[in-house]
Amino acid sequence: MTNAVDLEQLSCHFGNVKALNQLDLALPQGEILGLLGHNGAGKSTAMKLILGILSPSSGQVRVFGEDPRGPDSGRLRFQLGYLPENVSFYDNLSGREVLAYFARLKRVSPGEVDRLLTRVGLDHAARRRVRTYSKGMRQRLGLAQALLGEPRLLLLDEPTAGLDPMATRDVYSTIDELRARGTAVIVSSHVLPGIEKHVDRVAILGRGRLLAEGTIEALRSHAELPLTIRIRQSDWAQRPGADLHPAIQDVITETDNSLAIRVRTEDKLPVLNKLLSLPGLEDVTVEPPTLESLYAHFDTQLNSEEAQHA
Ligand SMILES: Nc1ncnc2c1ncn2[C@@H]1O[C@H](COP(=O)(O)OP(=O)(O)OP(=O)(O)O)[C@@H](O)[C@H]1O
Repeated sequence: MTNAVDLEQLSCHFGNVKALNQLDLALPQGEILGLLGHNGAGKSTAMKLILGILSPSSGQVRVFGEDPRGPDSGRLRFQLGYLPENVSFYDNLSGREVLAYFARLKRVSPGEVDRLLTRVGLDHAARRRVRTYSKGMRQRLGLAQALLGEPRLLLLDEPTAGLDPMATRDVYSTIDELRARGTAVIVSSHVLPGIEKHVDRVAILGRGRLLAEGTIEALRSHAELPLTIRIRQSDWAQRPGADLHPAIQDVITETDNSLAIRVRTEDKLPVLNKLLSLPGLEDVTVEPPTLESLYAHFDTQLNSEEAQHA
């Protein structure tokens, strides 16, 4: 089956700024990809190249096997949905009017407008002017606009930026529904927590370059980052130190009665066994390396590679 997206050696430069630098990336149909990276890493530029809004400086973009700026791009465009980073609408129109307007542009049946407003939880405010909408309501309207016409590929640029936890959860549950329907999705974020359960793979960008790509599990094991065991103990008569077990890499005091201990994943069980015998133990939690620590790891790796080549 043709991939939803194929990027080959894709570069996009704005004057001296290399917004994207020789990016290779493939997205099979029906897969959810998290596009992660710091501000200015090149996430929005990659999306605009996929949409055909920008033209590459070099390299190739294929969307369902076609050039998004080629002669058939008009037809291709109807299969794509896009939620831009800073969504803005005609403030004097109601949410329903805005969506009906986009439905006409996308040649989507007007019947879909009300269905989508309900789906994103905006039916109660459908007749209110967009000017009165909160940030979360605007984002929901943006999502409804992106979902018009049941796109085969959806590009969501920072869809949870500025949203409260409930609204964020709703965005991710929409992504879960899309996955169940076989829609390919690229969702960008620089806010890493929360995204991991909802994506099949992540691609980490840094200064326009692909730092790492794969399942979060694969990236974790490649980076060989330690996991953190947190313990709370009422009785510090035997306060554990690094000498408790040879596999302990680090012990950090967090509060008067809690410690964070770092160990390699494969040393987890022997260290846990040792910890469980401590007197006064009240609680133990085990936390795998976070996406933030992965990001920092691959970014540092790129920095040191660049320093070597400088
Ligand atoms: N039209 C443009 N003209 C000049 N420079 C641009 C343009 N668009 C993007 N850039 C630059 O390209 C780089 C990548 O920007 P891009 O918006 O793709 O990053 P991003 O990862 O989406 O960042 P953010 O998380 O802040 O949205 C940045 O240095 C940005 O300033």
